[in-house]
Amino acid sequence: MGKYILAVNAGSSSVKVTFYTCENPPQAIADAQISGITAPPPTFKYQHGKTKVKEELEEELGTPQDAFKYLLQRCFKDPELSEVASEHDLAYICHRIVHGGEYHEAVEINDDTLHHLEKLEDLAPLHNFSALEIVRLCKKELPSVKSITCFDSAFHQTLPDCVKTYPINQEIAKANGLRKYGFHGISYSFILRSVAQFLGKPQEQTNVIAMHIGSGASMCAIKDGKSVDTTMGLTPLSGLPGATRSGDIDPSLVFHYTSDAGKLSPASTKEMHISTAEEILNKKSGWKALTGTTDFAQIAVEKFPSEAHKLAFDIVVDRMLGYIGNYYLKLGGEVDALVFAGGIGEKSALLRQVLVEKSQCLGFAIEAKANEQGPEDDEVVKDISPASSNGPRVLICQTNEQFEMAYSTMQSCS
Ligand SMILES: Nc1ncnc2c1ncn2[C@@H]1O[C@H](COP(=O)(O)OP(=O)(O)O)[C@@H](O)[C@H]1O
Ligand SMILES: CC(=O)OP(=O)(O)O
Ligand SMILES: [Mg+2]
Repeated sequence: MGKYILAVNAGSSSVKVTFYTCENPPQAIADAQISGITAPPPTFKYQHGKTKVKEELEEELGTPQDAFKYLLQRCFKDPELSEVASEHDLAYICHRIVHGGEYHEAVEINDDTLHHLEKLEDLAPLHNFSALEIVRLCKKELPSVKSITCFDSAFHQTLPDCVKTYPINQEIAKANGLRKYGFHGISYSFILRSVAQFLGKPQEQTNVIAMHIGSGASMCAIKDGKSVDTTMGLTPLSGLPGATRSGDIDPSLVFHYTSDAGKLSPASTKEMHISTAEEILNKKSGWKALTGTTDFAQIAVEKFPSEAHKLAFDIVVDRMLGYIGNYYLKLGGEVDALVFAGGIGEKSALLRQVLVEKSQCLGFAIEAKANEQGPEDDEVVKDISPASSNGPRVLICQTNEQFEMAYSTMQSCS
C-alpha cells in the first residue's frame, strides 16, 4: 500500500488536489489546482516545497474530469515530486462529494456505496455528477487505491426538524428525500475545529456564524458545535447568490421565465436529468448574469466599474446581512465569532468591511488595517476585530477542505 493520501475537491469553478502524508495530522507535500473552468482560459497553480508555478493553460479543460486528469498527470510526471509518481504511492484518494443524502460520515467506495451514490445523482445531478465521474475514473485507472468519499451534507445532519422540513406534502417529501440537507459541511467542520482551537474553547461549547463565500456561497449557524441552520437546501441552489447561481427566488418565477423552463434541458445527457429551469438558475444566474463575470474580485472594488457591478455587490451584501441577523437570533445572541471563509470571504476586505459596518448594532467590529492586510499564507485563523472589542470576535479562517478530508480519513482509518 502506498504512503500518501490524495484529496480531491471538485468545486463549481475549480478542481483542487493536495497530496498528504499518512500521518496524524496529515502533512501536505504538494498542492495543485485548476481554477476558472467556467471562465476560460483556465489557470493552473502548483506548489511543492519551494517550487511555485502559476500558468494560464491553452488546453481546453471544459469539465472537472478533464481538469482532474490534467492535474494528476502533471503531478505524477514531475521529477521533483518523485514521492508520488504512480498509483502505487497512494494509500487513499478522498473525494469531496457535495450531496451525501442520509450519510452521516465518510464512506469507502465499493460496489454497494457507489451504487447508492449513483442513485443520489438524480437529487443533485449538477453537483454529484462531476465528482462521481472522478470517482469512477479513479476506480478504473487507479484500481489499487482505496477511494473514500466525504460529504458536504454530513455536517448538517444535526439540523432540527423545523429547519430541515419543507412545508409540503410529507408523504411525497419523505418518499423523494425532499428536505434541507445543507452543503459546504467539510469546510464548516474545518472552520469549527480551527476557530474553537483559536478561541481556546471546546468545540461542543462553540457558537459561530460561519460564512463560506466562494463561487458557491453559504452560511451556517453553529450552536454548541452543531449545525442548527444553513442557507443551502435540498440542493446548493438555495440561500445566497453565487457566481452563476440565483440563490433564493420565488419558486413561481420558474413558470414565468420562459415557456420551456420546465422541460428537460437540451444540455442534459441521458445521465443528467436536469430541467432548463435548473440549468438557468444554477449556471446562468448569479453575479455572472448581472455583470458578465464570475470573478468576484472584479466586482468587489472601491470604484465599481458599472452600475451592474454595484448592484451585484449590493445584492450579495443584502442577502448575507439578512442571514447574519437571522442566525444571531437563532443563536440567542450568544455568538463567539462571525467567521469569513471561502475564496471571497478570505480575500475580499471590502465585503468584510461593508458587512461588519452594517452589523455594528449586534456588537461586531473590525480593525481596518488588520482587515485590509488579511491573513498570512500559513495563518489559519486571523482575528480582525479591535483588541478593545468586548463583542463577538470577527475572524477570517483560511478553510481547507482537502486537509479536512485527509484529516478525517486518518482519524477513521488509523
Ligand atoms: N481579492 C479577491 N476579492 C474578491 N474575490 C476574490 C478575490 N480573489 C479571489 N476571489 C474570488 O473567489 C472565488 C473563488 O472562491 P473559491 O472558494 O476558491 O471557489 P470554489 O467555489 O470554486 O471552491 C472567485 O469568485 C474569485 O473571483
Ligand atoms: C456546495 C457548493 O456549492 O460547492 P462549491 O462552492 O465548491 O461550488
Ligand atoms: Mg469551494
